[in-house]
Amino acid sequence: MSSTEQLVSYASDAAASGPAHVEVPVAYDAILLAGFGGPEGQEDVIPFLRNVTRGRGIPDERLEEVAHHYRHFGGVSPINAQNRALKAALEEELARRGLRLPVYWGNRNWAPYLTEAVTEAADAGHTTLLGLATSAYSSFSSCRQYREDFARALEDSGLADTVTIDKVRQYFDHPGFVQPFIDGVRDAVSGFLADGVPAASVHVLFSTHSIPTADAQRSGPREGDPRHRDFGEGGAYAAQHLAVAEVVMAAVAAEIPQAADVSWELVYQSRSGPPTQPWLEPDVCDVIEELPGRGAQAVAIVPVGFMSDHMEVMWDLDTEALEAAEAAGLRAVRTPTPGIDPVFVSGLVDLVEERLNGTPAGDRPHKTDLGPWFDVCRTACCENVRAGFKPAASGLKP
Ligand SMILES: CC1=C(CCC(=O)O)c2cc3nc(cc4[nH]c(cc5[nH]c(cc1n2)c(C)c5CCC(=O)O)c(CCC(=O)O)c4C)C(CCC(=O)O)=C3C
Ligand SMILES: [Fe+2]
Repeated sequence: MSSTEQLVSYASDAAASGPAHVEVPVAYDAILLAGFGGPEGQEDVIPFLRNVTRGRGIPDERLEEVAHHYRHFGGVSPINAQNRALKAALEEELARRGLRLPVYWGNRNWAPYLTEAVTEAADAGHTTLLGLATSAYSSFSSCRQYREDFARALEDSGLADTVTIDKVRQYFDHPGFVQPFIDGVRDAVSGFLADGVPAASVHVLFSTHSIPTADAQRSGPREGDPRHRDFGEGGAYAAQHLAVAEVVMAAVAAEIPQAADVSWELVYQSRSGPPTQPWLEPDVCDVIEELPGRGAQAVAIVPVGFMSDHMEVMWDLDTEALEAAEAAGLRAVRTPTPGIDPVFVSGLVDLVEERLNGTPAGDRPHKTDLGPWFDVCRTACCENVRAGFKPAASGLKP
């Protein structure tokens, strides 16, 4: 099939069905930990940014601005070190459970690349890989782009006919992912209350990466797919974040009764793209500026869209948002990301085990009624509105 034909059939086969959850055991022989990647020195910064934005129409001004964030920290993003630590923690937890699956780590945008990781796995004799992306929600950038890069890595390494890559379900509402956020919000709120701030003057901002509004509306199963739902204006992407935030706030109120009076909202950060293109709003810093006028004295900033304290957290939240809070005269705390919290690591290994065992969907842990999300992405799931469909692994084939 030519690639044009393939694209046409990806795009047109909207109503395809097939199992959403794989409820039979599969003998995966290795795990593919898929990261975003980040620069590890000043000379890496520009080539890394070119990789990330390849063909995405990000203005040069924005690239220079983002380069400055990296330059400020010596050109080093902490993200690779964090993924090395996550790999080690996963290996330890797998060994503890007696699961003999090696973990190969590769990135989408910087070395070690996914192509190297799949080549290494194949050279060691592994052919049935289970992907674990460091990204919990549904959208082109947070799901499908990883799957397209899996397909590209197999193609580029000449392994497309011998190696398969499946991917664990999006785990935004898995208890192992949600619990570290509950712990962080509980600690922040109880700290503010202990300092004498009234609960009604505490505000919680759940922050995630902004994406183009058009991509958000196409996140999750596309319209026409039997599993599509009306997810609201921000699509499945925003709906998943809102549902997680509700779970977090309810869990905190169950532990600290006054927390029922704490207000909260979902905000966005790290917008790029031309100003003419609509992206999800409001921006975290714009909301922080408004908070004193709404009677807030303290703000907890929760990086609910992220896995670890990488640049989007270190710069956009710990630098810019905390400065905005200080300028607004607010007490402010940025709560932790899951990182290598043992509860999170254990949850990731639970996600691996449910695929090894073929656990029935009804027995899979999920904290929101959107889940448990699909193992097998639907045809044309998480469309990239600008660039259309490229072949992607871990989904329904046309
Ligand atoms: C949804 C989402 C996540 C969360 C899911 C996930 O984690 O995957 C995420 C994570 C990250 N984004 C990161 C870095 C960047 N993202 C960029 C650009 C973009 N991100 C987007 C979305 C997301 N991004 C989008 C729609 C763009 C526009 C261009 C495009 O569509 O590709 C750019 C280009 C410059 C700029 O415009 O900012 C950079 C440098 C880093 C690494 C940080 C480090 O190095 O420590 C991480 C973890
Ligand atoms: Fe990004």
